[in-house]
Amino acid sequence: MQQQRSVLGGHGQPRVAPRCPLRHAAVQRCKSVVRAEPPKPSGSTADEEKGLLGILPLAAKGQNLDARIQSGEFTDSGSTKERLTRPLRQALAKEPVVGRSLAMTLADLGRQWRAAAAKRMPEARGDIREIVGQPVFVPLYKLFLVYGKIFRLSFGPKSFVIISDPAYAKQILLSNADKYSKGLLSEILDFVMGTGLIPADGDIWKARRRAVVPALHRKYVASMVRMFGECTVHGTGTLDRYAASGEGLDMENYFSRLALDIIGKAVFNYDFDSLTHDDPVIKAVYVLLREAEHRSTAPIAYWNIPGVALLVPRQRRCQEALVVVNDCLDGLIDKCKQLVQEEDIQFSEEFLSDRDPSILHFLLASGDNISSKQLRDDLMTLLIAGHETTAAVLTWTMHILSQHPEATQRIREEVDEVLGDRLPTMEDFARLRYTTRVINESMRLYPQPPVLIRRALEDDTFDQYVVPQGSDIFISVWNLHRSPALWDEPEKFKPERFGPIEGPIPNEVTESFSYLPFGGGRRKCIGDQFALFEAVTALSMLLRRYDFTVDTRKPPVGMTTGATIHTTNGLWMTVKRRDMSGVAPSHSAGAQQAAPRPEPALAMAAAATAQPSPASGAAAPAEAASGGCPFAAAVKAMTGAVATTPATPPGPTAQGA
Ligand code: HEM
Repeated sequence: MQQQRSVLGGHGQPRVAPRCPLRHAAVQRCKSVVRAEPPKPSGSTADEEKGLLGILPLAAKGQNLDARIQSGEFTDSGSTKERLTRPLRQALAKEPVVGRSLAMTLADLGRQWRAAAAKRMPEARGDIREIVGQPVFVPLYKLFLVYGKIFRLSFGPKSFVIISDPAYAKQILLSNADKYSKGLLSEILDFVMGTGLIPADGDIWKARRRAVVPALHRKYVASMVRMFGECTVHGTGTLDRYAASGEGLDMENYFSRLALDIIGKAVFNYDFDSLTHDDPVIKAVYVLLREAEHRSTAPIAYWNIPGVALLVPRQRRCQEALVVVNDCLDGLIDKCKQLVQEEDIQFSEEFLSDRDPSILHFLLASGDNISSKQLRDDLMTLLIAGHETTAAVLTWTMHILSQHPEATQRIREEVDEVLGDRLPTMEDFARLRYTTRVINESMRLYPQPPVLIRRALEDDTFDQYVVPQGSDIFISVWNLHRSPALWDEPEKFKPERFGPIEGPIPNEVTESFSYLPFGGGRRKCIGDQFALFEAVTALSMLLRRYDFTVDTRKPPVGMTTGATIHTTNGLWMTVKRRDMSGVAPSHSAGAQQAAPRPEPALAMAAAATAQPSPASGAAAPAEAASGGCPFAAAVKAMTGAVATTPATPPGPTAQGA
């Protein structure tokens, strides 16, 4: 028990480049700026509202952004020269002949100054400490409501262009994608992803995308869907224990572990089994995830200073974690290479092995001739890209649903009808439409990641504004998804906003780049289908079986920034077995079971024992058939640290350090 505890615009709206009505506010004085408060998210808790909208506690300087916005400091003042000379011009105009002609010259100059000022991008200047300590997308949203769709944010010599417009986003991601690189992101992620797909640019990116995308073919995704269901069932053992004890559990931590188990199997056929235990590899993975987030929000790249890796404890831990994870990956790569040599299988387009259906196996079997370092970079990238994002989507969906019992009820009706108690298959997703819409809408309200990062490789023009080569750009997906100009009641949870439920699944194309849950253009997420199916599977199966209620003994939910949006203190919920007495036995229950699957009740009973079930791989021999990491196995053998390790929760709320 002890161990378990610790383990854990609407349609009809203008869609293309509408003029933001609030842009007008930028030329108003402070009164109108005060009115430009961001809308409140419906049903948000008092604390969350404070984090989102209220007076945000600002670091060190004791100033706050709201007060500065209200003072009119960020108000677009047009041409300063024109404003300063206006009284002189007015005085001269009263004088006969000479005075009047000078006034006319000044008026001409004023027109030129105004025209020049109109081409200058609006600029917000400040102290970086004013946005540190709060989710970065929150101040960006406030500034967007004042400045509109494009503005420059400057901190001393550093400056960023903030984009919050669908047409501009499309230009960067799609039409002019050649003119942009990942910039800062590559620098931040280099230590862990190297030249993996997310940070890579240019020829390396092209080659790796060409190699990796085919691995996520239809047959692969279909086989993964079954695994999603099995992992979800495996996790129900933990939920049952919490249901029995009445204790609250942190669902953010739970989803993080579920997603880690899933992505480990999907990418390199490795069973982390993090839902029931911690081990050195799992801990090391979390150290790296937290470090990547730390680097993406730290104001100075201090880790690049020579010697820091040895002196700063967190950097030392990061280096040690890298060794652990790299050794593990090298072991898995070697093992898979051996498998490829042994097997006598003809590689084909939809290559899928029963023994090891992982992406790693596909890449090796395809004869992709790459270095071990590149392969490791690819695997790490997929592990990170596919883990935190899905976990965050599930966490925030659950948070939203805790405030919308009517939506939970509708999901249950759909799941009872379509699935009953069985695991989903690919075909079911076409019928789990409402559940999918709930996830779509949750990704609008809480996009993961909330900001996309690019660097301009050459000058580019957005209407009258030139963004010079070398500019660092943030496309604020949060702003796009919550823009009052693009969405009807953007702060409200309305899964029906995407049109008839029989219609297409909303994406960047159907929503004209107002909606970018998976990015867009050539660097669009390669795991979008995988992730949607994973989220729908987990959500539908868990809601069918359990009642989740907010644990009021814990602090209310707040937001904090990482690569994705985390909660500040977890998403604490109590869980109860759902009362099924009023639910008609589903006609589809038990249908379409191609092969025997783990019976949920049995799987739960198995997992309910304090030790992990052999099926999980954790208590199985060191190198479990499911792909145990040889390095982890060695550590386990040396330390005996398997299920008995007291699990320090390395979950998303443990922010490292
Ligand atoms: C709900 C879950 C997920 C969300 C919200 C998500 C979101 C995104 C977004 C927004 C991007 C574009 C980033 C940019 O343009 O800068 C992206 C890229 C990427 N995603 Fe996902 N993702 C998810 C799941 C996954 C999964 C499961 C995988 C792998 C199995 C994956 C692999 C990738 C990769 C490799 C890229 C980089 C593609 C490239 O640059 O060519 N993602 N993801």
